[in-house]
Amino acid sequence: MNTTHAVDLIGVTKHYAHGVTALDDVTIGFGAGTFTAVMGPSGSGKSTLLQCAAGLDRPSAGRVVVDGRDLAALGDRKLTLLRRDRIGFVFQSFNLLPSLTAEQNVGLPLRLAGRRPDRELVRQSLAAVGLAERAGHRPAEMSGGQQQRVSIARALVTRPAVLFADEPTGALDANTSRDVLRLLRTLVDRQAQTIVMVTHDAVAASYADRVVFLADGRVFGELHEPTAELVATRMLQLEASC
Ligand SMILES: Nc1ncnc2c1ncn2[C@@H]1O[C@H](COP(=O)(O)OP(=O)(O)OP(=O)(O)O)[C@@H](O)[C@H]1O
Repeated sequence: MNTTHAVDLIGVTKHYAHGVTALDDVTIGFGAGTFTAVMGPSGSGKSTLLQCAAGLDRPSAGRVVVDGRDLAALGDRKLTLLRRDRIGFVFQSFNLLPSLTAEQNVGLPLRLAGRRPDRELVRQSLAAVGLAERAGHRPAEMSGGQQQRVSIARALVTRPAVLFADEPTGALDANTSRDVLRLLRTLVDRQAQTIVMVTHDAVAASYADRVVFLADGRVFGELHEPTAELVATRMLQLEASC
């Protein structure tokens, strides 16, 4: 475990029913203030890694440490609180509540925590994703990219130690994806946000500082300062060897 890591997985194994081993003794750390992409063939364990790292699923063996806290040592209630306050998650689907405005959607995690949403904090979160002018708009009045940016603002409103993103650009066209990826990059560069993103897209991965490759539930190397070409080549090699 490294104290400059926002997240550490130590010997994490995850078995599912019917003899499936989704993660097989994975040890990996995610440095604070860095942007990591996780790639690998379909079924290699990427989403499982994210779910275990975010405390949404418990590993069968091994340890997960987030923001200095060992998740295994936390009971369900404390784990829920840690997830709510220190961990952000965005998915391919934006999961916004259609009847609420952008501002109300972003304030939701604070409301769920029993706090009155601090308007200034909510506005800062919307401004950080470039949507200060859209605070009063409902999801149906926004593009897919804007909706994803609202969901990122919502994930960041509690100032989490780490933002996990599972295919955040999977439902977006190439131009809109680029805007969202640039936003993620900016959050790392300007606010030292830690981001861990699962993606199938070599271009998306090239926005990260580092790409970690998974195959059959194991780590199969990594790339630093990746280019889309290098990532695509490594993925082809990985798929050919599987
Ligand atoms: N809830 C579950 N129950 C049983 N098996 C599961 C469950 N979730 C995932 N698996 C299996 O675990 C393995 C890893 O799945 P996971 O979704 O983590 O892979 P992935 O790399 O994210 O795949 P994809 O790129 O297709 O989304 C797969 O064999 C999958 O079928």
